[in-house]
Amino acid sequence: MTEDTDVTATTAGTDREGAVIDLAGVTFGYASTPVVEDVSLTVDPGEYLAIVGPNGSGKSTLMGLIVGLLDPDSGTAHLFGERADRFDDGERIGYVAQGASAAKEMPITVREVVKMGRFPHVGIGRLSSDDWAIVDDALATVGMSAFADRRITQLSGGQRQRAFIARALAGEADLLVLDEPTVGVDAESVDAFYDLLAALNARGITVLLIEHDLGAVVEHADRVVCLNREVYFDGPTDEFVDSDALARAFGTEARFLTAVDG
Ligand SMILES: Nc1ncnc2c1ncn2[C@@H]1O[C@H](COP(=O)(O)OP(=O)(O)OP(=O)(O)O)[C@@H](O)[C@H]1O
Repeated sequence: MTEDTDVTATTAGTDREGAVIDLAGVTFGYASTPVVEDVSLTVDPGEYLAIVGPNGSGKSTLMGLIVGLLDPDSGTAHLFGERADRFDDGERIGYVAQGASAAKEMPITVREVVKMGRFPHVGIGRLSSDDWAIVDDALATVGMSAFADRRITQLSGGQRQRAFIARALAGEADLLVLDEPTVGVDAESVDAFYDLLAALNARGITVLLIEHDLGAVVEHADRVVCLNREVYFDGPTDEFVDSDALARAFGTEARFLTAVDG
């Protein structure tokens, strides 16, 4: 293998046992046709990685494979060194689904949602004062203390995302997995949201993001995986901007609007 030309060069030579995520040759299809094909991906602790690709390119499916909600047809998926589908250390992962829409049905307060983050540690209903301190600290970290007693159904999209991130923080997650977290969130809140993710990443939390806004990816993520069924690019964000992967994966009309040199 020639490391200079290998698109996975950023991950080559890593100790897979220490990896947060390790996919090797993963292929998956809902019917006979694969929607994710031969994807290999290793993510190390503390990385800030974005997965980009056109609509229907398999991004959410790949997330499902990463967090063990889906099983590969072939290849292997590991989380923190364990098979993803058998992974039972759920509190290590904070998964924020697209639009966090599940929250819309929940008639409970923000603090109660965040409290759930402690359940894997302490069991239902048995929070100590130390656990409550962790809950309140998580709320403060995401700037949601003032909304603690508000019903989750009465929040804006951006506030709801913050509440779900606070739940992951209360669970002391090592990995945050976010599927298009800023869909339906206003521009100002989007900036604040990315500031929050950067602060959490600076604390050592691994961030894995599916993001349709390529400008946001270029500005915030350190590493990009460009997917269209297969991996078209995997490497540092600045190399992605200079590569032709975007055009190849999205079609020739695709280009960066926010990263064009003036
Ligand atoms: N549950 C399902 N059953 C059958 N086909 C599915 C299912 N979920 C997704 N697909 C198909 O798999 C392909 C990949 O879908 P996926 O949602 O992973 O793409 P995506 O890149 O996340 O798309 P988007 O950017 O539009 O959210 C699409 O062709 C989609 O129609």
